[in-house]
Amino acid sequence: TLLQPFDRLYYSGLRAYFQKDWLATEEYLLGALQSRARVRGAKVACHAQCQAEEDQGAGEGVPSHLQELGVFERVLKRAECQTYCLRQQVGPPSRHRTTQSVEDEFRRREPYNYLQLAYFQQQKLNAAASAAHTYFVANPRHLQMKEDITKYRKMAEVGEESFRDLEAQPHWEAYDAALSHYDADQYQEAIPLLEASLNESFRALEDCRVLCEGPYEEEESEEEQHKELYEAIADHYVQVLKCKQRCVLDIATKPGRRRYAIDDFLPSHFDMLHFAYASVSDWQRAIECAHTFLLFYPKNQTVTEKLRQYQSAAAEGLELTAREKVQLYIKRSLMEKTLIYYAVENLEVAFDDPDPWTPEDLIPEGVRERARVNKKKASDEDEPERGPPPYDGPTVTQNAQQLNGSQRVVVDGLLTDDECNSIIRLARVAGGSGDGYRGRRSPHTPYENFQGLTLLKAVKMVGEGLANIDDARHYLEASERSLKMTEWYFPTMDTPLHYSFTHLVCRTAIEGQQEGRIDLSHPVHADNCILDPESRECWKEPPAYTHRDYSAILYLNDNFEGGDLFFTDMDAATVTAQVRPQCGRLVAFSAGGENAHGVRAVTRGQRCAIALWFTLSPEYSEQERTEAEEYLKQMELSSAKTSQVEENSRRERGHSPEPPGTGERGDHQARTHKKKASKNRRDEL
Ligand SMILES: O=C(O)CCC(=O)C(=O)O
Ligand SMILES: [Fe+2]
Repeated sequence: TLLQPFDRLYYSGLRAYFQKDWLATEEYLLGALQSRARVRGAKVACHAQCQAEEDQGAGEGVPSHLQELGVFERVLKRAECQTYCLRQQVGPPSRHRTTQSVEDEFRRREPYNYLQLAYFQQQKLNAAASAAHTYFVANPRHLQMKEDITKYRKMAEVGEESFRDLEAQPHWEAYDAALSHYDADQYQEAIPLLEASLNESFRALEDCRVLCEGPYEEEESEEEQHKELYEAIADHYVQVLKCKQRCVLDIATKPGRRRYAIDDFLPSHFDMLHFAYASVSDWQRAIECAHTFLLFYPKNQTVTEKLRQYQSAAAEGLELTAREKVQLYIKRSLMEKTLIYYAVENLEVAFDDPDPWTPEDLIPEGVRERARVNKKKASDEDEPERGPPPYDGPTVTQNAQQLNGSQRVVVDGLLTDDECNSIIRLARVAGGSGDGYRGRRSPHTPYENFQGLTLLKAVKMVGEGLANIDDARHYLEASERSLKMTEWYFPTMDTPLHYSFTHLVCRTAIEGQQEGRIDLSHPVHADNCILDPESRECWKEPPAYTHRDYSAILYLNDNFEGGDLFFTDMDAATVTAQVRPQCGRLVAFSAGGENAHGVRAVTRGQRCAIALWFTLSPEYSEQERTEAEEYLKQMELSSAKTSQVEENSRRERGHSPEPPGTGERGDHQARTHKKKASKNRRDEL
């Protein structure tokens, strides 16, 4: 059994004392004393045990506890040096400590946004243009800034040279120039630029690494304060190491591309370089660069073969090896990774290795195994066991794998054209009075109108004689089919899905305002968490609708331009799949960060769809829906009565009633899945 915490025992003892329960008092207090003694004893014993283990490993010479003093002497002196130096240069270091959010704003170049306006107000137009350009480079989706830049370009007094990036990083300038030559087979020109890019990249990398030695990112938990010496140091140190490793991604990420790093940035330089040098018959350098590339990928066949070719082309007797700088770089990186992986294996640390070239055998077997299991789990999740589909007609046309993600699916054939048209008619009728999105006509983009209609609103309009009852019925049925299909495709361990929100939504391009649009109809987001592309995280916290578990969108038409739905990685930038809307096409997906998505600008016409969110928690089920269903049922009953009366009177007058199964409604029921749908509905009623 676990040792009881001594403070809890102590307070229990005091409570017993005040209740005059003397026996209990005695037991609790003795227990408290023993418990405390045991914890203290364990600490001493563990110290001794770990010390002994360390001594064993240390071998002869200075005992390890004395070595430790030496290590910490270095640490203290280093701390003194750093703080003294910094104090000399910028004053007390604590004065310059900031929060992460300010740091992020600078990273996003927000100050230039304000600077622009300040310059403009003072008629310093060239400076304003530079500030605007600098901001736009890092925020290419910022529409306002784009417009401002267009205005500056039209101003006679603003020269072309003003449109420059004030924060330009040398390695990107060299890299971009290098690539344009390289792609044009201009190797002579590409070589010095690639070398410059490499040098500057290493320089930027070292700068980034130094800044990793910043303050400890606390995890706002009380636990942090209770960490003991070795634990706390290990924690902070591993955090610094991980940050240093991440710098590889940092330098490989262009401004404005957020966390979208160029793959294998440093090694790829050498891949291009050996080829470029060989192209200009500089065999010596070609060999050196091929060797260097092979340091990262020793088993790469193509480059090994190339190396052989270069060697036979080169003069005999050349003793050439890889670049020493890179040898050291790799050595250091692998030593760091070894430590980090030790922490991953033993200290509950998580690590996303930024390098694809890390040798397999450096990663502990347990960690590799865990990665394998997770991968397998992810792929198993895509194909769970599911029962027979709820309807025969609709078919799965794209599964998660085809959509390059997890927990996403496209189903076609959920509605007939007539049904789509009927529901769109409903949306149009409502259009004039349509309830927008939190009451705004254009909540996502100024270039489109956005109309939304809830089920209850639709049914009420029928009641007021403003809309057709069949159209409302189709809306209801369409949403029911969407739920049933989603529930079938994503089995959730016998937990049923509940409607959480249902919205018939049309997005209409505003004519005459579509030229050069670069914004989206709906910005990239996740449905149940707040996406932070910078950190590639999705926070499940308000104001996100955290109870939404699955999302489904049932499309109603395709006669518009733009408006494709697309999925991205958590960076909100890397598009993994794109779906073209069409009548009866359902896209369903889990509502978290794994399914970040957006809608491309609708540049012409009107795009209508039923958006639905489902929840596993009954307490969040949509109350409005029951009300809408009740209301609709009542209206149908009363209209059935009227038609019965009409029929009787017709009969009396000698008309034969229409046979069942004809007319618009009968037509729909010819399709089996619709039959099942209406049967289900009747069962529910
Ligand atoms: O209409 C679409 O395709 C997606 C809409 C959407 O993502 C949303 O409303 O959350
Ligand atoms: Fe969404």
